Amino acid sequence: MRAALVLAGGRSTRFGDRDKAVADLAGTPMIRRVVDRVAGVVDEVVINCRSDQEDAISDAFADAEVDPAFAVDREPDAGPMAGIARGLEAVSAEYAFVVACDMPFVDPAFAEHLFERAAGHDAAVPRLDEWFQTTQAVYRAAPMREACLRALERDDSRIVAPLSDLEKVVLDREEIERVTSVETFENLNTREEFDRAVERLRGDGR
Ligand SMILES: Nc1nc2c(ncn2[C@@H]2O[C@H](COP(=O)(O)OP(=O)(O)OP(=O)(O)O)[C@@H](O)[C@H]2O)c(=O)[nH]1
Ligand SMILES: [Mg+2]
Repeated sequence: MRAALVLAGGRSTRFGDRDKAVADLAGTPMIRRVVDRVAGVVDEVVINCRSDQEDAISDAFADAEVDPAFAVDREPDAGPMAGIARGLEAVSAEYAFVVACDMPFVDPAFAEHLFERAAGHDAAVPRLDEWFQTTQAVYRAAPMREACLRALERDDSRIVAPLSDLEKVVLDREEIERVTSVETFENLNTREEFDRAVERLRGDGR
């Protein structure tokens, strides 16, 4: 069993006054595009967000084949790592592919590869250069959740904090580029980045 956990509990402050999760990306709410891309490689989909986002995000899936479960933050604004911990509570699969709602070019073949690489380990985490791509990685749900809770307990909310507790596989740039292109990690933070992505998607008829 495999899950996708989509992180959407952020405030989109660089984006502007709207929630980027449900912003219209070339005809599809961005989070719906992310879920549609990965749905084929997972058995369940969980979305982590704040309670005030749930209605609008649900609406984005009104006519969808997948019916995502919601894991709503008990305490908002505690950071993406706290969001992962919350989301993993609602995951029943052994492994979860964590992905941010603002990565609309996420490659399902790469998610599949991460699941394969994580098998028998606590995590498979890509690292292009010095930074771990923690918000597009596969984690074994139970140890990752426990590692997140331990980090939060010691007031360390950094997204990399749980990684040191995990027996993980790290994918380097060479391996990543064998399987996919770095476009999979592209995340849309500003309105300008978003508008450029819309043009690209329209240009390719995607
Ligand atoms: N649950 C939860 N998720 C968060 C939080 N902050 C960010 N996220 C999520 O983590 C992912 C990466 O965060 P960012 O790219 O910084 O998104 P953001 O925080 O909404 O945007 P900015 O306000 O511009 O930083 C996104 O999918 C966010 O939805 C938070 O405080 N709580
Ligand atoms: Mg942020």
